[in-house]
Amino acid sequence: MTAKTFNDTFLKACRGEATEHVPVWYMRQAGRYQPEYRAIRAKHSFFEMNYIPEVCAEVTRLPVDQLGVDAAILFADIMTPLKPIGVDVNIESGIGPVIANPIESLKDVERLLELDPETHVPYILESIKILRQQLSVPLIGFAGAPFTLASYMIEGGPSKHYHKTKAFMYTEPAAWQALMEKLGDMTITYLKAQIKAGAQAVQVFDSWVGALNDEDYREYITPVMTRIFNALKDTGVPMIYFGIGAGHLLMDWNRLPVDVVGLDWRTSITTAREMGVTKTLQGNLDPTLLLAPWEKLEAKAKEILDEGTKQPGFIFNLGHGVFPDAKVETLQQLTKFIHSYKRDV
Ligand SMILES: Cc1c2[nH]c(c1CCC(=O)O)Cc1[nH]c(c(CCC(=O)O)c1C)Cc1[nH]c(c(CCC(=O)O)c1C)Cc1[nH]c(c(C)c1CCC(=O)O)C2
Repeated sequence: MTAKTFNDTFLKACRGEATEHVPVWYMRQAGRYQPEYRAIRAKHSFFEMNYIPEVCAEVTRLPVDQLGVDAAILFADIMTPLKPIGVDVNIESGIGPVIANPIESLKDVERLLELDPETHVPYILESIKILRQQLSVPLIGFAGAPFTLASYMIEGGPSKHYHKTKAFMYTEPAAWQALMEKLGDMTITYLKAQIKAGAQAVQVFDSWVGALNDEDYREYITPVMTRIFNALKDTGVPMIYFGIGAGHLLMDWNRLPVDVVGLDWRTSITTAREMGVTKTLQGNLDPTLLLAPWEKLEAKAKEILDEGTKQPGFIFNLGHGVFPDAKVETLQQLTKFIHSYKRDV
C-alpha cells in the first residue's frame, strides 16, 4: 500500500492561509445517514463504538473514504468524558444524551471527579493514535463547551428553552461558578490529552450557548472560554469555536483567543463580516438544504463559497450536523462541487 500524500488544506485554511481548493468537512459526517454506520451501530451501543478503538477508527474514516472530505473528526460525543467523571449518561437513538442523575445543587457539582484522560478515556487516546497512522487528512479532536455540557447535566437531556439551566445559573451562582470551573478544567485536560495523542486541530462545540443573551454570555461564559483557549494556545494547534443561534454573540467570540469561528446558517458570512468578525470562518450551509433539489443546494453552496473566499482561509461546512435522512450521494456531489469551485475574479 502506498501512502497518499498528506492533504493539509484544512490546516492551512484554519491558519488563514490561501489554499488550492476550499477545504470541506461536515459536522456529524459519521452517522445514521450512512448504511455502513447503521450496520455497525446495529451491533453496538453508541458508547461501545467509542470504547473499541478499531470500531471508533473505522467509523471516523468512513466519511473520509466515502465523501473525500479534507478532515476527519474523531468519532465520539461531547458526553464521552462526562461518563467516567460521574455523569450517568446514555445516548438514546433519535433523542440524544439522557442523564439519570441530573445536577441539582452544589453537592452534585462537588461530587464530579477530575478527569484523568489516561485512566478515564484511554480508548479515545488509542483511537487517535491509530487514526494518525491511517489518515492522509488532518484529524480534528473535540470537546463540548461548559455551557452546552452543563445544559445536559442540569436538564437531564435535550431541552428547548434551557430554563432549568438558566434558573440554576441565576439562583445558584456559587454552584454555577464551581461547575464552570470543573468543566473548564475538564475541557482543557481532555483537549490537551487529545492533542498529545495526535489531534491536529480542535473544535469546541457550544451548540446551545445561543440561549444566553450577550450580557449573560459575558458575565457567565466569557471567563471560562477565555481560560480554555488561552490554556491551549501553546499547543499551536488550530482551535475552532462553534455554536447555534449565536449570531448575537459573534463579536464576543471574535475577541476570544480562538482561531476559527464556526457559523450556523442563520448568520451569513457577509453579515458576520459586516458585524466586524475578522477571524477565519467555517460554515455554514443549512443542513436541511441537503434534502432540497440539487440546483437549490448548489446555488446556496456557491453563494457561501463566493462570500467565504473573499479573504484567504475559509472552511466549508454545514451550519449544523448532517441529518439521518440526508443521502450519501448528495454529500458526495456537494464535496465534488466545493473542491472544483474556482472564484470568479
Ligand atoms: C450537542 C452535541 C451532542 N454531540 C455533539 C454535539 C455538538 C454538535 C451538535 O450540536 O450537534 C458532538 C458530536 N456527536 C457526534 C460527533 C462525532 C463526529 C462527527 O461529527 O461525525 C460529534 C462531534 C456523534 C454522534 N452523537 C450522537 C450520534 C447519533 C447516535 C446514534 O447512532 O444513535 C452521533 C453519530 C448522539 C447525540 N449526541 C448529542 C446529540 C444531540 C445526539 C443526536 C441525537 C440523535 O440524532 O440521535 C449531543
